[in-house]
Amino acid sequence: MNQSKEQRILNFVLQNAVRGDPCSVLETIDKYCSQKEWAMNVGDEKGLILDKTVEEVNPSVALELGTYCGYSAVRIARLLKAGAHLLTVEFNPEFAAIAKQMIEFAGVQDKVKLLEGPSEEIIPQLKKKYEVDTLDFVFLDHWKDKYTPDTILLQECNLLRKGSVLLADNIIVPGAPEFLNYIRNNPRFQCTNYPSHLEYMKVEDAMEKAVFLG
Ligand SMILES: COCc1ccccc1-c1cc(O)c2[nH]cnc(=O)c2c1
Ligand SMILES: [Mg+2]
Repeated sequence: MNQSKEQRILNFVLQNAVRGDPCSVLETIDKYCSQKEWAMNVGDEKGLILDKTVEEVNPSVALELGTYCGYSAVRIARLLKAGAHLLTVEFNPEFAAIAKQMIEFAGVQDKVKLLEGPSEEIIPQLKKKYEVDTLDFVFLDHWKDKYTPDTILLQECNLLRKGSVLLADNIIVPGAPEFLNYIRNNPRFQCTNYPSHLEYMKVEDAMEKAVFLG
């Protein structure tokens, strides 16, 4: 059975990156996906926006929706302080299996909990099953038409507190117009747009930051 692109990316990391070195894993994925096969990692340009936001928030508890191969989970986890952790949600079992190995190879597994399943099922379980009080940071990078319902669900489950920061990928490509309309017209969020480019391409994209005002 021939390999998936995601398996090829993982194999390239296992053979070329330095075990236990998150930066080496990120560089190696970016090298493969810019030179050999494009893949939907947040990438190194938008990754810098993600880094700056994570450093600014310095979250104790972070949530990622859309793990894929684990690139942004490694990117976020490498910046977390001692005792802080990232919960990352992936509904595709093949992607989750790749991400698990990627996260372990990078050596950040103690900071990351990978939850497999649909976000709409997992979000309501975060408080009781995963012992979350509130979320300091949320990275939205899954299906664009789930950004709005999941943001509403986070509020309904009382998972956001005054100052919680949401950061959404792919605001232009593939685009999340309905989410933009929702979040920018919602008085409970303060929004900031960060123009950038689609990972590994000269195509325009953007990220949107939304601070929950409580
Ligand atoms: C499967 O489409 C791949 C694709 C094709 C063309 C343009 C953009 C994208 C794209 C880029 C991303 O960063 C993404 N991030 C998260 N979930 C996505 O579905 C996603 C899609
Ligand atoms: Mg994305």
